[in-house]
Amino acid sequence: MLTKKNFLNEIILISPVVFNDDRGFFYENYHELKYKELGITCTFVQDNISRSKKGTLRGMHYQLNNPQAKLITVLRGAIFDVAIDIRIGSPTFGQWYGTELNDENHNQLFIPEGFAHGFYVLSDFADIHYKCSDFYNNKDEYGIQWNDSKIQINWPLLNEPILSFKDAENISLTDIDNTKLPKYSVIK
Ligand SMILES: Cc1cn([C@H]2C[C@H](O)[C@@H](COP(=O)(O)OP(=O)(O)O[C@H]3O[C@@H](C)C(=O)[C@@H](O)[C@H]3O)O2)c(=O)[nH]c1=O
Repeated sequence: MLTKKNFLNEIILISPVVFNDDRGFFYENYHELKYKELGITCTFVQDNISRSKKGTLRGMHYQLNNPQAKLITVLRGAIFDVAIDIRIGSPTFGQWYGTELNDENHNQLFIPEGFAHGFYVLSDFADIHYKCSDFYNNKDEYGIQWNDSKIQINWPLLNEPILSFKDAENISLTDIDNTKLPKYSVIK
């Protein structure tokens, strides 16, 4: 059976039903009706795939005016996937949840709108697929420092992470202008 667990109330960890046989495996990584029953009611409009090498950290990203809920799946490899609640006024503001997603447990993470998202690559390479509930808009993207000292994400680091130039410039949640953060009352 398709199973789920909730974290910070709205983050959903999904364990799909995996059919293994002599050829390999099969699973449904999204099914509108079944995922609606799990509480994933948004409409996905964009799918993305990225490949990253070991020790890469991408994050912590969000869009403000075009917020994206995301459904994360690891096609190949292993990552530590993290979401932070950055909705001003939320009872869990500033709290994070992280878990390992890999190509053996096939777990998926659903991250609602209003959360910042990022991941760290544990395997030699990791191929990630994620569905998004709104389109990418490069004028609306923001980032929070991966190692924000107030948030204290417990990354299972193997090295000093490999970051994009953009992510190396991200600032802490405390230093971000409040007008650049989503509001719990609007998202809810
Ligand atoms: C995210 C994205 C990027 N791009 C382009 C912009 C840029 O030239 C190139 C690489 O972009 P980035 O460096 O922003 O890619 P990346 O650091 O992988 O960004 C992603 O990180 C993870 C953690 C998320 O949660 C995603 O929503 C997204 O923000 O791809 C698109 O064309 N469409 C997209 O949807």
